Amino acid sequence: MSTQKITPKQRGYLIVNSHPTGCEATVERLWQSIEPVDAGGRAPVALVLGSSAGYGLSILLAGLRRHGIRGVGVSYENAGNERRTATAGWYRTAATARLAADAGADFTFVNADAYADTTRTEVLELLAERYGPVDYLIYSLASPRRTDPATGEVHHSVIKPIGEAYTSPSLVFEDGAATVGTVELAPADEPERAATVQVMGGTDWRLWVQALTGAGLLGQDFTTVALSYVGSEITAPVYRRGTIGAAKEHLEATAHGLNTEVLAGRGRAFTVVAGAAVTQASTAIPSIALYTSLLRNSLGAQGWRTTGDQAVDLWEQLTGARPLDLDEKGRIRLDGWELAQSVQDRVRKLWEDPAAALADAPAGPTWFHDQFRELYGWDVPGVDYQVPVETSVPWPVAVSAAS
Ligand SMILES: NC(=O)c1ccc[n+]([C@@H]2O[C@H](COP(=O)([O-])OP(=O)(O)OC[C@H]3O[C@@H](n4cnc5c(N)ncnc54)[C@H](O)[C@@H]3O)[C@@H](O)[C@H]2O)c1
Repeated sequence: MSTQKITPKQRGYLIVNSHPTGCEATVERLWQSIEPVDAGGRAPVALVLGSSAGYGLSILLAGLRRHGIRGVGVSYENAGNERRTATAGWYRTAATARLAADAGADFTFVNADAYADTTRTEVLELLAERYGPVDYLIYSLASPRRTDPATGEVHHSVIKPIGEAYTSPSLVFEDGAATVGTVELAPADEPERAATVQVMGGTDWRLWVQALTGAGLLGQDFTTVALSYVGSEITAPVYRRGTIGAAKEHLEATAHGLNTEVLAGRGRAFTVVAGAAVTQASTAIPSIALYTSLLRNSLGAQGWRTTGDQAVDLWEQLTGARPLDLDEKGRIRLDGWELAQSVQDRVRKLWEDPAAALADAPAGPTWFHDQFRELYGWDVPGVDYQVPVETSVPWPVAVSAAS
């Protein structure tokens, strides 16, 4: 146990420590931003993979607040020790569990490697014993590596272009000030492309759906979604036409395979194309920070759709409250606000001279930097960082009427 005053330890796009109260405050704010509705009726069972951050966390919170879901959230976080704080996702999960319990929801949080067969077994047993068949499986994992459960091989994803090298302006922060630098990426070789598909493609999603099917744990109207991204032509060389894009193609093809081969009429599988968001996963992608800052400048706070807004939108579509917004490839689209022609035209204009764009309007990069720091619980409005804080926080145990 250690109660202490802590200060951020940041190196570029990496912050190695997290603030428990700050992380809690970000979850609380996200929760408050989601307008509650009285769901009524039976509480659907949801399994959320990647529940401690980004889209997975937002979808979980929106499901709790608006649709009375119960079920299981899985993430892979670190408790910390005498010298290190826990990871931000650990603290966010503790905060999420409190909100779920206060809302009367029976939710269990599992901290384990979602790619491991042992985790699948543990989660399936938990579902069978406590919750029953799953109505919604949300697949929102983002990881730099995956251990193949069949072979034990560790695959490492890379963020690289395919075919030719890519040089792009990028956003550099030095002592909090934003400048424009350059990022040069050599093209991926075939093993790197294949490894990225192994990590971020649909192989593991399929294993989860097969496991639920095999265990007889598909709800009557079973629906599964996996998060995808298309993004702008501006970032396409490093994203959609790069290694990560190859993985997303695989994920999208997996949806088709799940529908035709695994579910075969016993449920629905979709990929969901969400818009740009500042998350731990996205800040690792070169040039995305600059693009997102300019996108923010183009849209302003009013036009920006948060992960919470999009999560609400997704649930409306999944529950049939409004029709599915499917594209020609059968993907659910939540990213119309980002890819609207007028928005992209404005970003492209700014991208022609990004240094001038930042000088003219520093609000975008400042916003990006704040969002980035908040991912780790830093600089969150209303949090007093002078107050010593307990950094050792227990992982939540399920507390509900069912326990
Ligand atoms: N961030 C964006 O701009 C954006 C846009 C559209 C789509 N997406 C997609 O959304 C999905 C989620 O991305 P994000 O940006 O929300 O990521 P994130 O980094 O915010 O969250 C990733 C989550 O995965 C969990 N996780 C990672 N490895 C794990 C493992 N081995 N076992 C269990 N849990 C593990 C983490 O604990 C965390 O909960 C990805 O498919 C991503 O491509 C992201």
